[in-house]
Amino acid sequence: MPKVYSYQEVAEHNGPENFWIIIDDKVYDVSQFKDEHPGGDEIIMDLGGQDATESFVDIGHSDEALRLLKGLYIGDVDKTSERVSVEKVSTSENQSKGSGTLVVILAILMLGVAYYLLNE
Ligand code: HEM
Repeated sequence: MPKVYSYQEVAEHNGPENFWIIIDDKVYDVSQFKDEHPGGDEIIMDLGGQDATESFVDIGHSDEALRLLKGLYIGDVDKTSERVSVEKVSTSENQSKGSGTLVVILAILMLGVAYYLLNE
């Protein structure tokens, strides 16, 4: 009997040490494999804890990829469990860093304009 995991359990395996992904309702542990993935580790890490079926199929992975996948299989997903969304911590951190820089640039520009106007 394969082990059955809820979407919640899979979502909890979203790094930094553990990465599981779902493809066709099957759960795969890609923690080690991500470093060897020919398409790069980031693409897999972004999908950590989530259903990656669409992305996996869209790329048109070869039979060799399907063979590799078999070795990473750890169980099935409980399709009756509630689907949960995975927080993308790294992405939101980057976004806030980006907007912080923007605020500083805008503040400097506004000071420049104010200085120019005062000296008119
Ligand atoms: C555990 C699951 C996965 C396995 C075993 C796997 C395996 C492979 C393998 C063997 C290749 C080389 C080309 C081929 O044989 O098809 C490849 C390429 C690639 N994979 Fe994956 N892959 C997995 C998941 C994913 C996911 C979720 C994505 C997300 C979009 C992805 C994106 C890519 C891309 C973009 C390439 C192309 C790299 C290139 O041609 O430069 N893969 N993958």
